[in-house]
Amino acid sequence: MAAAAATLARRITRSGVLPLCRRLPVWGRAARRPPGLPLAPCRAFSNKKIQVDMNESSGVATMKFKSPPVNSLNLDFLTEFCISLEKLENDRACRGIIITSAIPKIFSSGLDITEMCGKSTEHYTEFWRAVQEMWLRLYSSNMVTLAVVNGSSPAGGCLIALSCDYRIMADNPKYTIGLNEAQLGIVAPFWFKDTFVNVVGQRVAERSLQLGSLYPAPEALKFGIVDELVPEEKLQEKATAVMAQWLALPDHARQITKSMMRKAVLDLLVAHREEDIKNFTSFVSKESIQKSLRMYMEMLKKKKS
Ligand SMILES: CCCC/C=C/CC(=O)SCCNC(=O)CCNC(=O)[C@H](O)C(C)(C)COP(=O)(O)OP(=O)(O)OC[C@H]1O[C@@H](n2cnc3c(N)ncnc32)[C@H](O)[C@@H]1OP(=O)(O)O
Repeated sequence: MAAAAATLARRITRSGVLPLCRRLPVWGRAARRPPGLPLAPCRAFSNKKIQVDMNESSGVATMKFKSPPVNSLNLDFLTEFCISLEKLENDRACRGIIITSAIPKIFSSGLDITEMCGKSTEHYTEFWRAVQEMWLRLYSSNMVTLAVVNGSSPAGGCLIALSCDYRIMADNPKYTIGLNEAQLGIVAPFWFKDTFVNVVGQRVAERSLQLGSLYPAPEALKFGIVDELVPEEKLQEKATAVMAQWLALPDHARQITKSMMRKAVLDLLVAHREEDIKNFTSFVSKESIQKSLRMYMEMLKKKKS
């Protein structure tokens, strides 16, 4: 059974379903601790913007965004995120990741708008390739991915949550989540839209995208953007329980099912990556779009005073 699964996974990988995952799914590949031995220590690696703690006995890594003030996704953040994901993906002891924030009240403010303002075409190209790479890695991950949304999560922040297998959000109506690109005068790319549709369905996605809706946590639950609301102080406990439930299944069955569900959407971006970069750079370089983004940034600053 395990051999058949591995063969199937190899075929899937060759046909490009999981273009970025190098590991083959195998039955229960978590490091098993022989009974009687002391608990394996936690390994940790931390760069500037993301703290990663790997619990070797459970096979679960926790990734905490720690890029003040609002965890915006700039080029350095995205690069670090991709490297961390790759390290964990290649670590046979790691079966699941919990993605959360160390910044109070903010999960992530989405793409760093300053990366899309007044820069060169080369910069936009490099930035957009990093955004694509982050999504391709996360959406195609073999690991169980759990978003613990412990603060507001607009646009690119919402995309990270939507790309996970399950979303738990803090039960606080002050925290909002959604793909609000239209409010900035920009358009969510097709793969943001497809990820959203795969979570909430066509109707909710269409209305939310056109209106650029940001939903307070209770509404986000109602529309299926998140799977559960949990009091903030219970998030950790709940995340551990949800992860244990997902990890109770044989890895290969879950992984093959996941790639089957996500294949079409992933393949589309892989096939049109360069075109998508060109679309982004020409769109974002337009003076009208630059003006919208500048106005939005000014509005954010004014809101404070
Ligand atoms: C063109 C093709 C499609 C491209 C796709 C784009 C997807 C995206 O992700 S676009 C980004 C969308 N993001 C947003 O709309 C979020 C904007 N930010 C907020 O709503 C709020 O900042 C917040 C709810 C996240 C937090 O509010 P809070 O009151 O705690 O903090 P602020 O005072 O507003 O912000 C602090 C500081 O951070 C700057 N900032 C906030 N968000 C961003 C951002 N996404 N990029 C760059 N900078 C951001 C904000 O201006 C403040 O800066 P100063 O302290 O210098 O004033």
